[in-house]
Amino acid sequence: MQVLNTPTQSTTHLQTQEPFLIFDNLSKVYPTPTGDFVVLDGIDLAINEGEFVCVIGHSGCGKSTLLDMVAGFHQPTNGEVRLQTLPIQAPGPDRMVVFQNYSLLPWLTAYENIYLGVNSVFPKKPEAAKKHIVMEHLEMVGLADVANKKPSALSGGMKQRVCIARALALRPKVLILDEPFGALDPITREELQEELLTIWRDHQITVLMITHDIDEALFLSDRVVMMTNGPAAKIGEIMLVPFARPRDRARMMEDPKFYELRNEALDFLYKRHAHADA
Ligand SMILES: Nc1ncnc2c1ncn2[C@@H]1O[C@H](COP(=O)(O)OP(=O)(O)OP(=O)(O)O)[C@@H](O)[C@H]1O
Repeated sequence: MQVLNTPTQSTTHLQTQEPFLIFDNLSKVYPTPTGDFVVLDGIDLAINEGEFVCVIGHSGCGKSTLLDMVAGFHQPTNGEVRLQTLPIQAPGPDRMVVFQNYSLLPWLTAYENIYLGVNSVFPKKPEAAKKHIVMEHLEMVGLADVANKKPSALSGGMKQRVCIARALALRPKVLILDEPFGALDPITREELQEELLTIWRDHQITVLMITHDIDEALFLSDRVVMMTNGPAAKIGEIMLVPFARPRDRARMMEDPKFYELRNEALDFLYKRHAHADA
């Protein structure tokens, strides 16, 4: 395992060319009735364009807060997040988020849920072009045949596919996934992991994903960012995931390196940074 983000390394990055997405000395404090609550403290991280990064850490350490600042839902208390050198100050279609709980509008069909975003981001496109974008993305997730169904008629996996299609239809630079497969059964979850990797490869998109599943993080990502416990959580370590792509799950699980990395992550979470409740 390599520990990155030493002052020397981040200084070297900044002196050459600024990486795609930068967390620069980021802190987040929430005011509460009993005083300030420091969630994150001094986060430095540089992410390259096209990288797939997973974030793991115990519940409540601040993973969603961290990604919410990339989405622009919250502003840092100190420091900043920069995308292509520009500070992130608000939500925008260049950073799309997929949540665990599907977040589709229940009174609209799968098609209409995707169309809503496409129409609001590309209002001047001809109608035929907008329809083409929607159908292209429904086809990408294998759901063209249920375009006219409402979320209540779709399985959990199908709903999450629609959410991924909806996010990608806006051609974001960064796809933010907050435990996207957490509510799915293990087989559907593995299917969607495979589909996500194909989409990531085909779209060459930068992905930031929160997961509680170490195996999932190792299968999907280039690097796993491991957070310390809060309050005032930091990045504890960053694990480089060396498996060749395209990844074959069965072959990866036969590799002793997989178990070595898995044990290192478990050791980080359950020994060196054990949660009080764990
Ligand atoms: N608006 C807020 N005001 C005050 N405290 C907040 C607010 N939002 C989040 N918190 C607190 O910040 C901490 C981090 O929350 P966050 O949701 O980022 O953690 P997490 O690591 O994503 O948790 P989980 O894995 O359970 O989703 C928690 O203690 C939470 O209660």
